[in-house]
This record gives sequence, C-alpha cells and structure tokens, in this order.
Amino acid sequence: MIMTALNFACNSPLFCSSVAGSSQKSGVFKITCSALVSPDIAASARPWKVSDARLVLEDGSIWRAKSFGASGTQIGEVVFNTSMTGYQEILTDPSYAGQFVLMTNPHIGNTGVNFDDEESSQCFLAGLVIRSLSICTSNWRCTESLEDYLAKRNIMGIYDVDTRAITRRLRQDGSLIGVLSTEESKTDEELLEMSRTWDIVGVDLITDVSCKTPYEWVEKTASDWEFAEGKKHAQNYHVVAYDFGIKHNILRRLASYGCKITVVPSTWPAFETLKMNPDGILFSNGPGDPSAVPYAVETVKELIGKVPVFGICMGHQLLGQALGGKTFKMKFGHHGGNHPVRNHRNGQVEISSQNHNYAVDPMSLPTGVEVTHTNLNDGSCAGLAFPARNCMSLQYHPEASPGPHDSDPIFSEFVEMMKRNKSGV
Ligand SMILES: NC(=O)CC[C@H](N)C(=O)O
Repeated sequence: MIMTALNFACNSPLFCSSVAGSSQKSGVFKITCSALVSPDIAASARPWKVSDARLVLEDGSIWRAKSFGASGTQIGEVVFNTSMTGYQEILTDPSYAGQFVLMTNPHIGNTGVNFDDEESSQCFLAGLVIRSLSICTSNWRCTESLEDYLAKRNIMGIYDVDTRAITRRLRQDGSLIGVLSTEESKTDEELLEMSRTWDIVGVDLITDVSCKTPYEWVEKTASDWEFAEGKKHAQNYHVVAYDFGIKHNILRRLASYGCKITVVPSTWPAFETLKMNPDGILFSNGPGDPSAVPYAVETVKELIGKVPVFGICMGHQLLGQALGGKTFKMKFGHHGGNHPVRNHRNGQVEISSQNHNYAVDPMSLPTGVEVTHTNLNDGSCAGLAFPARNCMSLQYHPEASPGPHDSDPIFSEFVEMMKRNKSGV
C-alpha cells in the first residue's frame, strides 16, 4: 500500500544501516528503539554466519553467499530491481514466477513484512538475492521478519552478495539463468550444467499462478489509503478481470474507481465472459513469455470490439498480439519504481513502476493502433490504444504499490470508456 512518513523513514538505507551499525557496536539501539524491534530479532548470530550458498550463473560465474529463508536448490532467471522500497510487494507479485529478483537497494528486510502489503497470497518467485539483510526489523506495521516469512513460504534468499557486480553483468550481457544452491553435495559443474539446460522463453507460466475458479473481489481500499478523491465505492461498473497473475492493488484501484469486479481464470472462455454482461474487461499482469500463451491471445481477440478493454503489462502484451503486433524479449527488461514514461496524449512525463522482460514491437502494430506512451529510458513502447475498438493498455503498473502514483488517472480513463460505451456515445 501507500508509504507513510514513518514507513519511508524506516525504509531509508541510510537511516537503517546506521541503526543496524549502532546495535552491533553498542547498546544505543536497544535503548532508543526497543519498542520497535520485533521479538524475533532473528539471527543475532547472523553477522558472523559463514557462506553456505552458491549462485551459479549460466555465464560460468559463481557467487558465494549466505542463505536465509529456505534451503535446497532452485533454478530461475536473474533480474535486477531498482526499487528503493516495496520488497514485500515484489515477493508476492506473481509476475516474478520463475525469476530470482536481485534488489539493487543494498539494505533489505528492515521493515519486516505485514500481511496487508501482499500483492497475492503466495510468493511465486524463484528466490531473492540481496546485498545486506537487515539485522533487525523496525516498523510499526511489521508482523514478521523477512527471514521467517521466506522460510515459511519455502523461498530461498541469499545475502552478502556483490549485487552491484551482478547487476553490471546483467546490464552488459542481458538476463541470465542462475542456479541457487545450499547443497554442498552438488558440484559447481552440475549447477552450471543445470543453468545451461533450462530456459524460461516459450514457457506458459500463467497457468500455475492464475485462480482456478471465478470469484468476486470484495476488499475495499481502507479510507486511510484512499487517494482517488471523492470516490464512494458506488460499484457502477461491472468489470471481468482475467487473472494471469493479478496483483491485488489492481483490483483495489478498480474498486476505488467504482467497479464491481469478477476475477476469472486465464483459460475462462470469452463466451462465458460475455454471458456475464460486463461493462469492461481487464487483462492483468502475469509472468513469462507472452508469445507462449496463444490461447490467451485468442481470448483477447474474441473480446475486443465487444466490450471496452484495459490491459496491464502481460495484458498489454496480449492485447498487442491480438491487434496483430509482435512481442520480443528485451535485453534485461525493466524492473523498478522510477521509470520515466511520456504520455503522448497530454505531453506529461509520468514516473512509473515497471516489471517486464518482454515488450510490444511498435513497428509491428497495424494502422489505427496508437502508441500512447513511451519509456524515456530506452524508447520502448509503454502504452497502446485502439480507440475504434475501445481498447487501451499500459506496459507498466498504474496501480503501483508502493507508488509512484502518477499513472493512477488511467483507471478513471477506463471508467470513462465504459461510461461512454454504456451510454452509447
Ligand atoms: N508484470 C508483468 O505482467 C510481466 C509481463 C511479462 N511476463 C514480462 O516479463 O514482460
């Protein structure tokens, strides 16, 4: 959810590394902050833990590390995320299925975790790679340490890794497959072989993260967190949301703008959706290669032109394909909370939250389809619209939680599109 001043203060690496430092050297921290420290100051022995894990990348590099959370051996694609805050939302974003997320912010774990900030009820990512694991948690909303949270969800984490060096390598060579292991019995060569025989391209990852049966979204945004002024949760519009790995905050933002939402599985037939008589359809974010899920593209094709459509991230990529365009894999993708995007409709630059490895090739789009947004870091396509058929989509996350919230008004544009369509204008 939205950051508070205290949350922000505690998420500041400067603030917390000095706090952690003083706790090690003297009793100062205990005296000033004892009320904020969770009882499970997890591993007080942690600073002296010896390396017990290896991350072996497909380029042959081996990174010695210290483990936390689950142990074992796990394979995935390594991506780096430049967000300063929001590690818990990242951990529970289903779009990270099959990936190790490496946080470039060096100090992680300081605010612990709480159940309100989850973007889904599970962690689907392959594992977490960080530089420094906070020695303690200090946030009023914290209910559990990051370490215990990951252990309970059977997710591997490693720390004391040179995350800056790995990030530079990923930027130079592109995303790499990696194998993370705490098992000493496995040789470096075996782990390297595993990394070189596994691939994430062409794999359908949405089936495993999607819901299995339709359900109504009932959670409202608590007034403390609401920032869509004057919205009364009137439920004026019925939206069917395709769950390709949907993040809860997309549903919360839609609800804030007056939508009643029915969430349906990724394989839900288009004719069943039309029987529900929706005012609009949302195609959600989701993990993996958008060209590996042709059945979902077919569903989008069958629905566009019949009901107003809004796509987010994977939903945008599926819409791009359904309109006749092509998607491609980017070198290392976009993962972070500070991507500048130009909104060509109003000329404004929005700071946005992004998480994707694939993109729509704008040159492949047919006449009539507009590129409405462009990522200013690399010029890639960040948004589409096909006004003649009431479709629009964004490659990034207008629901960003934690912020930025510059792109939130797109939800009201979707509502306006449904309103116009309903009144036959
Ligand atoms: N967040 C998302 O929906 C990710 C989209 C897609 N899986 C990609 O990596 O490009």
